[in-house]
Amino acid sequence: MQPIPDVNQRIARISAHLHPPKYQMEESSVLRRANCRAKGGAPGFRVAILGAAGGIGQPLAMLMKMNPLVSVLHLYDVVNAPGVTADISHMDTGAVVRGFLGQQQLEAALTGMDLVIIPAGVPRKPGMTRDDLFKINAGIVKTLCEGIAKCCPRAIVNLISNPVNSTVPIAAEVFKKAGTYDPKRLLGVTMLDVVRANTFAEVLGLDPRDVDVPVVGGHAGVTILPLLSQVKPPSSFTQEEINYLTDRIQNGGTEVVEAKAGAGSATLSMAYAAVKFADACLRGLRGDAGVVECAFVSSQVTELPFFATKVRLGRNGIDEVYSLGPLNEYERIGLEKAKKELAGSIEKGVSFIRG
Ligand SMILES: NC(=O)C1=CN([C@@H]2O[C@H](COP(=O)(O)OP(=O)(O)OC[C@H]3O[C@@H](n4cnc5c(N)ncnc54)[C@H](O)[C@@H]3O)[C@@H](O)[C@H]2O)C=CC1
Ligand SMILES: O=C([O-])CC(=O)C(=O)O
Repeated sequence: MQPIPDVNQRIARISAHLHPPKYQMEESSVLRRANCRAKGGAPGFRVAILGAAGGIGQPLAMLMKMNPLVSVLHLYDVVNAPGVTADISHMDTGAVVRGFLGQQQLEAALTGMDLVIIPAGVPRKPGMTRDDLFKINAGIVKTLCEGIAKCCPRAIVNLISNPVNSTVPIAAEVFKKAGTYDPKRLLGVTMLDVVRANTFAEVLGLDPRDVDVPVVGGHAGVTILPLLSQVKPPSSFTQEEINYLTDRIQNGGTEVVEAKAGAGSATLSMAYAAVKFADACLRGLRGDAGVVECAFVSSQVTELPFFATKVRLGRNGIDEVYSLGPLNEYERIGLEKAKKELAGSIEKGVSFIRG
């Protein structure tokens, strides 16, 4: 026979389940249970997603909840974070999920994080360029990065919000202003360009799982520069194939924007790419050797202050930024075009903060 106090406690617990308190982001029974488990000190990394209720944010949150390297997952948005958090928290994987809604909860969302992934901001509609998003997204990225500088200045930042060619310089300037800038820890996510390049190579009879196309430069139009001469396994292409692949990789984003016809841009393939990239960052943090991916980072590879190339990821973020390697004539011409456009986009981001 159970002593009476235990019975009362069990009744109270069952009653709390049947009549849960009105959902509040930090007060619900769900979040309290999560807090208890997190205090157990489960090994793994603490990851925040800013913009977690969006088209990218939701599948990204789901996939990060499935990642065994993640012990705590913070989901922040200015809308709908409670619903997404409740939903994701029912997945029977290891990571503890907590939700945070609105600016007043940004600091709580960021405190103690090892990795912050940012897909917050508006997406394109048909007819727009990524640069058309600058007006709205620049301010969003600025605010979020000010929060990071204050609450988790040592976190690795994966910046997805467009235009990446400008938002990464914005983030760098915000961190410089706050005195927390570490170029090794700020990475613009260009992984989707690599994922697309590997996929589109299947038209040439290659299995995407076996292909590795380095994509360098930046993340918009001609700044997206696939280096097909360096594809692995080594393959030779006709000029017609090179033209087709380069054009399709550079315009992959627009292809999705037009197909979605006003309902946004790539979300599912982007979430896949973001998780592939975040997982690489976490494996680097764990100390795995030889983790190499392309990203838009602070760089001395060209005369520009930021450039996307392969980088080696380690315990402190970027351990090494790789050079471009040998380029053919077609790629050299592409590089000059890419640098010209990139210079303007980088400058636009820098002056947004410096004024
Ligand atoms: N780097 C890349 O390869 C790619 C980048 N993108 C970019 O990712 C961004 C997000 O795209 P989607 O998820 O499709 O857009 P979405 O509109 O579906 O979601 C964006 C989310 O950000 C949230 N948000 C807005 N302001 C915020 C703030 N101040 N703090 C926190 N959250 C905020 C919104 O509430 C929304 O839930 C866009 O800028 C898009 O261009 C999209 C695809 C690929
Ligand atoms: O095209 C867009 O606007 C979204 C994006 O960056 C991509 O899909 O590569």
